[in-house]
Parts: sequence; structure tokens; C-alpha cells
Amino acid sequence: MILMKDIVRDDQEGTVLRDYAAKVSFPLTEEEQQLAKDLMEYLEISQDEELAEKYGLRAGVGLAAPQVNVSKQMAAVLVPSDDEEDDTPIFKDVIINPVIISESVQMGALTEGEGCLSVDRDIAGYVPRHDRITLKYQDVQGETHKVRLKHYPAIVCQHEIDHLHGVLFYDHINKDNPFEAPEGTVFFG
Ligand SMILES: O=C(O)C[C@@H](Cc1ccccc1)[C@H](O)SCc1ccccc1
Ligand code: NI
Repeated sequence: MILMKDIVRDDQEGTVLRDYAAKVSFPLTEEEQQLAKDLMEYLEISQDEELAEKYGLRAGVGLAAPQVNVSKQMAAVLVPSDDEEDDTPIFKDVIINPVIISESVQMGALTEGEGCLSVDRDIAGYVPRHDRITLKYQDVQGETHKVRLKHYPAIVCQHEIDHLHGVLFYDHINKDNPFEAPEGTVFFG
């Protein structure tokens, strides 16, 4: 299983965190299938308070392969339900070779800014992202999916896809005015 010690940090030398990750070919190798399972397992365990404490995991809703120093275009996303009546996750899949094929002009951002499992410090500021996206990706079976996402799931997937391109959330924060956001930005969270 993946532990915090396996997650590379932005202040570490010699990691792939800032590289543009390689596309994944199908069928997946045994190792790639195991990686996909391990990435999703991390999110599941990290979102269980007792287990997260037992294993010392920071909660996560996404985890990309470059964060465990594997430069491949693969990321697990697990956005939990926000409906007390129904615990079906809003979005749960391992997205492979993801491409954003369309995006809203309107931007969205988390009111509290963003964090990252690969960044051990709080960095204040708005991270403007597209509020709505159409995402195309392959799942572990190689099946192609096209999904439309908005608000929080869209933010999470853009955060994870950034990891596959060597981009970190604070790269998007306006250096002169961290709490500046484009006109019409939707804030939530
Ligand atoms: O480092 C990662 O990629 C995982 C991030 C993803 C993320 C951060 C901010 C905004 C969108 C996605 C972690 O999930 S950060 C910790 C976290 C945990 C639960 C809910 C929100 C953020
Ligand atoms: Ni991150």
C-alpha cells in the first residue's frame, strides 16, 4: 500500500514531479494494474478517518502517479458523495491518458484555495480553474470515457491532470495578488 513516505514532495531533488508524464499504452502491464489499484486504495483509506489515522495518511480526493515518482499519465480520483442520503461517490475512477476536450470560459475556484499531498506547506491564494470541463480518458481496461464535470469534481480532475503535466496548484496563484481571480469566477467549498 502507498504511505506518505512514498509520496514525493515539491522540495525534494531528483523526482519526476515537474516532468511531463508519458502516455500509457494498453493493455496495462501487471505493474501498471497494481499501481492503479494502489493509487485508488490510498484515497479510499485516506478518506476513512480511523484508517487514515492508523496509517498516518493525509486525506486525499486525488493522487497522480508522478506523486509516487512514476512518470505515467495515470491518476486516481475519488470525490466522495455530498449527499447524506446517498453515499455514491460523485466521481470515482482511475483516469489514464486524460485530455480535457472542452472547458468553460467561466472559471471556478475553492474559496479556501488548494492543498497538495506533494506540498507540505500551506500556500494561500485562489487557484482559478475552468468551472466546467469535458474530460476524455481511458480506464484500466482501456475503455474510453467522455464525462462532463462541473465545480468541485472539475477542480479535482484539473488538479490531477496538472500533476501529469508537471504543474502544481501554486503555479496558478497570481504572484502579485494571490486573491485575485478572473471576473465571473465561481467560488465554492
Ligand atoms: O495532491 C493531490 O493531488 C491531492 C489533493 C487534490 C486536490 C487538492 C485541492 C483541490 C482539489 C484537489 C488532495 O486531495 S488535497 C487534500 C484534500 C483532501 C480532501 C478534500 C480536499 C483536499
Ligand atoms: Ni496535488
